Amino acid sequence: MKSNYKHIIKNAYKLTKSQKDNGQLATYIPELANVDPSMLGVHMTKVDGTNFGMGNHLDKFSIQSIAKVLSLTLAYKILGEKIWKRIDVEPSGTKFDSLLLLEINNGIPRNPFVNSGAIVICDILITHLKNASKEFLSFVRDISDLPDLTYSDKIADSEKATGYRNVALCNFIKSFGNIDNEPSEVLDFYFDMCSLEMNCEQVSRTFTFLANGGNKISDNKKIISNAKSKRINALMLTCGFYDESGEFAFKVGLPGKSGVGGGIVALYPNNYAIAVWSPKLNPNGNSYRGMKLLEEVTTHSELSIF
Ligand SMILES: NC(=O)CC[C@H](N)C(=O)O
Repeated sequence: MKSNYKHIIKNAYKLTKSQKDNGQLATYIPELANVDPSMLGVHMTKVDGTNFGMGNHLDKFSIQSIAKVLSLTLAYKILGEKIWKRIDVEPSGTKFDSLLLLEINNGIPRNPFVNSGAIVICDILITHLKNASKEFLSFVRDISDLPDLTYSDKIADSEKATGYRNVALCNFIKSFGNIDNEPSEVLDFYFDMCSLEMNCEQVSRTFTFLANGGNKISDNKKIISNAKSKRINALMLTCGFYDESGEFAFKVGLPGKSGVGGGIVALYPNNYAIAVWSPKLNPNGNSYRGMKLLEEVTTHSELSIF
């Protein structure tokens, strides 16, 4: 790294904090509208375990779609390459909850990170596990070294009460035969998955396995093969930010994933994972200040995958 990473994070945080936040809170999930919009946190964890954070990096937030990377990891581990018969690996160029391309593509979602793709992943997990909700939670508890992690009923119930688009997506995909289980069961699990809460320190540590060839850094346990880890990284780079994936690659230059809770995780293979949180979103549903902060970090560290 060009200069000390703590110094780079400190400067990126200070600069971002001093600038105007032009984002908007996600209000379509009522519970997310209750979050303090001034929050800003960042935490980097390197694969050697050293780490550093600033601001509200120890305050928990709803990780939302960031969890889609973890559900994909579990489903990919179970099903292997057969998984790509049910979900494509192409950027969508549309919003995260769009129904548009499903009609043209006969119910095959463009990628596992748009809502439609993540809903199909939930269906796959329900089919292959005895209790998908419980087993996914233990999987995440293991990767994150957070044995007490639980779903947030408050957030899951709030999203369930207003999740009309996701209900539409699941039913629409089922009409093409690409959902095997009952839509209500699939959606319950999907809303649970999106309701996980972590802070920036925990998110950055959790995602180091993808910067470490699929191995957990605390005990070197293999979570997923190196080849699969590489492909998940490729999907994060090309599809992790919906209609703004190109922009994120252009400005930040790292694989990453955002969530409507205002969190973003990004990683630099063989080096570090970094998580940022700032709740107000840009029109593409990605954290306004989170994107800016990460751009600062990669610009000043002069490290990106390109
Ligand atoms: N981009 C997101 O974080 C979207 C996740 C949210 N739970 C939804 O389904 O709408």
